[in-house]
Amino acid sequence: MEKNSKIYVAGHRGLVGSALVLKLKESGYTNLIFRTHAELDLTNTEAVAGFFAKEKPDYVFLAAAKVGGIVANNTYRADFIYANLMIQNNVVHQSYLNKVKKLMFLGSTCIYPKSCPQPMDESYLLTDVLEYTNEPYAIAKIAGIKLCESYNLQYGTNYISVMPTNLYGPNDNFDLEKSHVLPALIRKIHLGKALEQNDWATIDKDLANLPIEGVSSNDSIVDKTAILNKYGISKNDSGEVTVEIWGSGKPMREFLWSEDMADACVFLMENRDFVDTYSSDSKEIRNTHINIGTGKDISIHDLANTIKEKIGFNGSFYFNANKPDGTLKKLTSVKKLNALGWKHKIELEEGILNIYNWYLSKNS
Ligand SMILES: NC(=O)C1=CN([C@@H]2O[C@H](COP(=O)(O)OP(=O)(O)OC[C@H]3O[C@@H](n4cnc5c(N)ncnc54)[C@H](OP(=O)(O)O)[C@@H]3O)[C@@H](O)[C@H]2O)C=CC1
Ligand SMILES: C[C@H]1O[C@H](OP(=O)(O)OP(=O)(O)OC[C@H]2O[C@@H](n3cnc4c(=O)[nH]c(N)nc43)[C@H](O)[C@@H]2O)[C@@H](O)[C@@H](O)C1=O
Repeated sequence: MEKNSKIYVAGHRGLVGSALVLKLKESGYTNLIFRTHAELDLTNTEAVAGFFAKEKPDYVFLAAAKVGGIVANNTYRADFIYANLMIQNNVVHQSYLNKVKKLMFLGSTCIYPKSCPQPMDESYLLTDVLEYTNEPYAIAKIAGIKLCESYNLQYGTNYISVMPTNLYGPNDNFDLEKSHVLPALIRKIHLGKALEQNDWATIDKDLANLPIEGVSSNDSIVDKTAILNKYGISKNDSGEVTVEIWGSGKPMREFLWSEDMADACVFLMENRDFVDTYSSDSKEIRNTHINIGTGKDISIHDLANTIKEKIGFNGSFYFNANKPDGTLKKLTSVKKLNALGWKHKIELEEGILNIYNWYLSKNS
C-alpha cells in the first residue's frame, strides 16, 4: 500500500474499524475514505455498486458486519446470516468489478468446530460441527473466506482473510443484551459498584449515555433499581450487591486489544498476499486464512474476578445457568502469525484497565 493510496475502511466507526483508522493515520496513510451505515447500507447491492464505481478505492478493509454476543447471535439468527452474507458479497464483488488491488476480509474464530483440537490451527476449518449459538454468523464468515479464495483463484484477485479471536477496546458495544462478554462485564460491574455505593449520579450518567431500555435517569430510584435487577445487578436487604454472570463461568475465552488487532491487520495488508497463503504445489487450495490472537485464554469466572478487582467492586457474582455457555474453549493457534513476525503487545490486565478508563471517560 502506498501512503497516498485510496483506502476504504468499511465499518470505520466500529470497535475494529475505528482502531484501524487510527493505525492507518499513524502509519502515514493520507487518503482514507469511509461511509457511515446511514450513508451507505452495505447490504444494498445497488448502493454499494454506485459507491465503488464512484470512489474506486485501491485497498479495502472489510471491518463492517453485523456483530454481537452469544445471546444476540442465538436470537437474531436470520439477521446475522443475511446481513453478513449481503455485506461481504456486495463488497467483495464490487471490489472485483472495480479492480481493487487488495482487500482484507475480517472473519472470526467462531468458524472453527465446537470441539476443535486446541489451540485451533487454520487447518481445522470445516473438520466438524459448529457451535449452535453462533452457527449462522459462523457460516457467513466461512462463506466470506471461500468467497475471497474463489475470486482469487478464478479472477486472480488478491483478497486476504483474517480470523480474529474475541476483541475489546474503545468504541465497543456496551449494550447489556447484545454485546460480547468483556464490555458487558465492565458495564455491569461498574454499575454494581455504583449501586453498592448508592452512587445514583454515576448510574444516571451511565443510563443517560448508554440508555438501558425502559429507564430514564429521572425515573424514581425504585424504577431504576428494577431495571438494574432486570440486567442482573441487584442489592439484597443487607446491602450486598450481586452481579449476574451468564452461564457457568467455566468457558475459556481469549481477548485481543482492538489496537493490537488493527496493528496486525495493517501489518498483514502490507506484508502478506494471497499467493503467500499456500504452497505452490498445492492441488486443492483451501484454509488460506490466518488467525489473529494472543494465544492465551482465561475462564469467564476468572475474567469477572479480574474486572471486579480492577474496578474495585466488593459484591458477589451469580452464575446464571439458564444463559448459554457456548463453546467451552476456542484458543487460537497464532503460530502462523507469530512466524510472520507479529505478536500482540497489550496483555489482558492492562487492556481491562485501558477499556475501563476509556469507559469512564465516556460516562462520567
Ligand atoms: N468484536 C469482536 O469480538 C470480534 C469481531 N470480529 C469481526 O471484526 C469485524 C469488526 O467487528 P467489530 O468492530 O467488533 O463490530 P462493530 O459492530 O463494532 O462495528 C461494525 C461496523 O459495521 C457497521 N455496519 C454494520 N452493518 C452495516 C451495514 N449493513 N452497512 C454499513 N455498515 C454496517 C456498523 O455501523 P453501525 O453500528 O452504525 O450499524 C459498525 O460501524 C467484523 O467483521 C466482526 O465479525 C471478529 C471476531 C471478534
Ligand atoms: C467473538 C465471538 O463472540 C461470540 O461468541 P462468544 O465468545 O461465545 O460470545 P460472548 O462474548 O457473548 O460470550 C462469551 C462467554 O461469556 C459468557 N458471559 C457471561 N456473562 C456474559 C454477559 O453479560 N454478556 C455476554 N455477552 N456473555 C457473557 C457467555 O455466556 C459465554 O460463555 C460469537 O457470538 C461471535 O460474535 C464471535 O465471533
